[in-house]
Amino acid sequence: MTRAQKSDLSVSTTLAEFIDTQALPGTGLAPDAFWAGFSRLVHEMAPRNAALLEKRAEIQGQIDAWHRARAGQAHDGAAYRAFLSDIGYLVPEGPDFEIETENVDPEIAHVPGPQLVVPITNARYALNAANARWGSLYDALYGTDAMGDLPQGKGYDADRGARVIAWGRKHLDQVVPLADGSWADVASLSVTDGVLAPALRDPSQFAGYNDGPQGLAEVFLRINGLLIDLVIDRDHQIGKQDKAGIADILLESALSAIMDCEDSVACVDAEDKVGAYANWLGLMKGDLSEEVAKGGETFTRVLNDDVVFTAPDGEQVTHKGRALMLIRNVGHLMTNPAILMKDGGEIPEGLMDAVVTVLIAMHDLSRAGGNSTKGSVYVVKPKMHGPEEVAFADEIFTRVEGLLGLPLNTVKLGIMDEERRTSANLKECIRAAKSRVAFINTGFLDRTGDEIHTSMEAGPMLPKGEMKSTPWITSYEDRNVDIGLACGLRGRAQIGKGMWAMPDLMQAMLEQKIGHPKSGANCAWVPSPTAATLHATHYHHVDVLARQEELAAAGPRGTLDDLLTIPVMEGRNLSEDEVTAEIENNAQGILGYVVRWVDAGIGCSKVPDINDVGLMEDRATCRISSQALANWLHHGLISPDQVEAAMQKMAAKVDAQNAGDPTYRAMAPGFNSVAYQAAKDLVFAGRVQPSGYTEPVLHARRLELKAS
Ligand SMILES: CC(=O)SCCNC(=O)CCNC(=O)[C@H](O)C(C)(C)COP(=O)(O)OP(=O)(O)OC[C@H]1O[C@@H](n2cnc3c(N)ncnc32)[C@H](O)[C@@H]1OP(=O)(O)O
Ligand SMILES: O=CC(=O)O
Ligand SMILES: [Mg+2]
Repeated sequence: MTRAQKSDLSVSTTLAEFIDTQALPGTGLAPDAFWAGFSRLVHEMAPRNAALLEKRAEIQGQIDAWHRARAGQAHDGAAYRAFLSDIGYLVPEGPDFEIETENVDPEIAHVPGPQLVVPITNARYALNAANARWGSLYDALYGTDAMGDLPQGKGYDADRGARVIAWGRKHLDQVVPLADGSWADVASLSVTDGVLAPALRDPSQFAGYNDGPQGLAEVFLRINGLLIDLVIDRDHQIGKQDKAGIADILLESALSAIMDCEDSVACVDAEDKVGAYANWLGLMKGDLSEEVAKGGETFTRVLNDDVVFTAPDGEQVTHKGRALMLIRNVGHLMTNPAILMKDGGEIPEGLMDAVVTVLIAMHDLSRAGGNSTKGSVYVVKPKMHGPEEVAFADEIFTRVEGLLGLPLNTVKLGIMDEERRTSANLKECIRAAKSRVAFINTGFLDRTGDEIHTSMEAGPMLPKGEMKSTPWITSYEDRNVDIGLACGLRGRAQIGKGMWAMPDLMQAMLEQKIGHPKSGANCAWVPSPTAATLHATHYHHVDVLARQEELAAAGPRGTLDDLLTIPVMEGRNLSEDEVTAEIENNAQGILGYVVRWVDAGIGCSKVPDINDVGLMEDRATCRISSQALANWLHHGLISPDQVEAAMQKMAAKVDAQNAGDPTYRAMAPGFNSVAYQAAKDLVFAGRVQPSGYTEPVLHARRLELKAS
């Protein structure tokens, strides 16, 4: 890799050129001053970053020792909690307060809805995610198992189409009912003097319309702040068979989308980071495009325009055509060789992401319309451990704003509640960023990974599937909402819930994920645009802001003591079959994910589990699986030979699953590929990985493969 000296930073020429020729021009920043300021920021903040990581390790060492010293004794919850306070794992809780975040876009503050996550390195998917603000309900129902079964064969199945239409009409009856009768019986729609016929039970739900060459072309309805667009086209294949000429029902779907630089990508060096940053730049400038080959055709995918319609009062309304985009930076742990510091050490990657992604977002701030109408940049910060680390992130962004000449608190912060020390001290974490916090969020897979790792020495943990019904997780979910509401997030910030990790099981998602808005969450993560459209229907049914009011009035639920219970297997005996299934399932998930990460640089994959259900696997799910196996190995519940045998068996299975990919490198029968070694490292050295993270192993092995 060639490098350029930029102030006291030695920067890969790929990255330096990207910043000098693409990111900086148009921001008004002078390159020399930018690099000098960047260098100062990095050299001042990097040692503090390192100190925070040392503190993590020190605390973990103390917790490990505490459990080891009490091996075989009954757990004493009170003594444990006192110990956690003594070592600074638990910090004292201060007085009540409310957050002071200002200039927050409505998608965050006022309109509950789905939140899509997408690997930023995949331009095709990233464009799709931004455009997933609007999605076809008909397509989502027709093309998935949402109605109970999958479409059969090629070509349009009119019976299935009729079921889709009936589903759509029933939904309209439920969420935007007519004054009289059913949507199923509507024969025509019209707007006269700003009044919709047929009349709605609540006329204020009529948001507007558009006329086309053949008369009324679109009717916009609004429920709980979300728009529904009835597309009328009597020439369309569907519209011409529909009594009312309705060709589709478009739903406002992904209100926000997280462009992910973290756990769904594989970015290990300057080349990868520039790929990610370049896509973010295209999104922020609004000019990202990608050639897409699909169904035998090629087309250029670009960002959608705003949606324009006429309100009942005759005014023109311009409404967003794209999801509000947030950018997930990496956490405080990793470093990256893209930039070397004065002492030759790699830059903390989180500092680089903070500077470069906010620099790039300046292109959005400087143009009319665009992503944020409030002049804000939304950064999602993952994997922080406790208030001190949140305060550090807050300070990083204050420094970044200073460097870039942005008003203080331009950058809004999403605090991911996905490490145990953050859940346990959530109120103080929020206080530490009270003027920029724009979301707190639970349901995280990483959180289970940290649960296992933190209490690694306490004993063998429950199988993965049983974690969902443990007291700590219930408390984690409830406390997060309650603390968020008590800290005044309602109407100012998101209180979010986690990912639906089974992208093909849409009927199950429709049944279950309504639990998220019911729990008071004003957003929840979905893996795909289709899932966003289906999940949007839940926000039609549930008035989240009213639900938040009810929950706030009802007072706090989960306790800190519950949160701190440790999910060890006490009194739970597993059969040999259960143990084998658990090992094989974890091994398959790890191998299926890791082989694509290391060999192909793909950070998020759909990997079939042992029941052939495609699971979304990313670094967080991999952290759980590897920590689960590391924990059972450590406590002798399973043997290294047993794990190795299961991994070999599953490697062959994963090879077979990838047989259709001509670029795929098989792991069996040699079991000596870099990818296979990476999977083994994650399990056999899982216990000693910092916080049980997968990044150090994955990065090292991917760099090894790239170098070869
Ligand atoms: C624990 C955590 O950190 S969760 C956060 C990280 N997870 C994520 O970001 C999940 C992102 N999701 C994904 O990457 C994908 O949905 C996967 C890997 C799970 C499944 O991908 P695939 O098997 O390719 O999906 P599938 O074949 O069903 O659909 C592909 C189509 O859906 C689109 N799509 C799928 N997921 C997304 C997404 N997240 N955003 C935008 N578009 C998407 C693709 O663009 C593609 O459409 P196109 O052909 O028109 O371009
Ligand atoms: O970041 C998301 C998670 O589930 O972990
Ligand atoms: Mg995570």
